Amino acid sequence: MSGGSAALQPPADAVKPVRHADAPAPGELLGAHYSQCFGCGGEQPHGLHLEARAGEGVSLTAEFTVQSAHQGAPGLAHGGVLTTALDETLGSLNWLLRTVAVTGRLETDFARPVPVGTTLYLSAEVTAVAGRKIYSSAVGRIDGPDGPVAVRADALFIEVKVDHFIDHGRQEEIRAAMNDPDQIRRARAFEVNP
Ligand SMILES: CCCCCCCC/C=C\CCCCCCCC(=O)SCCNC(=O)CCNC(=O)[C@H](O)C(C)(C)COP(=O)(O)OP(=O)(O)OC[C@H]1O[C@@H](n2cnc3c(N)ncnc32)[C@H](O)[C@@H]1OP(=O)(O)O
Repeated sequence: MSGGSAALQPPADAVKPVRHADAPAPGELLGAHYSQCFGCGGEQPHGLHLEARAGEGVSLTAEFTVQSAHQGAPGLAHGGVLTTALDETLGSLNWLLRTVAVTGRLETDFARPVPVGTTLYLSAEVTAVAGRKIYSSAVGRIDGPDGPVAVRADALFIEVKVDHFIDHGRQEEIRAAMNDPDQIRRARAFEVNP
């Protein structure tokens, strides 16, 4: 934990997260929740192509290699891109809860510069749940999974219904997603008792 703001401290009635019985087994790759996602989509040429793998409990690991398209300063990753990698990693935890949720708040600490070509080794866990509020933390290390911490984040995700996307997303993409059986299957994998 990085000692985030009061909004990221779980309330007194928060409970420990419960891994869903149908969550992917530890070690299993989670795959993309949407093929066009900037964070994880395989068909998104400009994206991060982040790959997350289920861990024990409600935790996971993920890897992302910084490309030249991700620069802020010459030869260094843009901070917003690193925050996106953390957001995607934290969002992937919802596969393990089988809950659909969106980021409400995300706070990032940048501890070390991350050069282009570096693989960021991320790990994340849900720390507490209070009603629709899901509290989680992540760190990103360089020079290997046990290397020094370059970035860390604390987040609050809020559970939503699939209707959140249908109501707010651009019609063109929503229609395409609803006509894609593979996308429907992936959306259901997030939901309890689909
Ligand atoms: C078949 C077709 C469809 C396909 C479906 C595909 C399924 C794919 C599956 C999964 C996709 C996941 C995608 C992951 C991508 C990576 C993660 C992202 O980047 S997500 C994008 C960025 N985030 C947003 O765009 C949220 C924008 N914000 C909102 O929509 C609303 O503000 C929302 C839903 C977050 C909350 O709105 P409210 O009206 O539902 O609920 P209220 O009452 O405001 O909040 C509930 C509780 O949360 C607290 N809360 C809300 N926001 C907070 C904040 N920023 N800080 C602190 N607390 C907050 C509130 O104080 C309240 O707490 P109290 O219950 O009263 O204790």
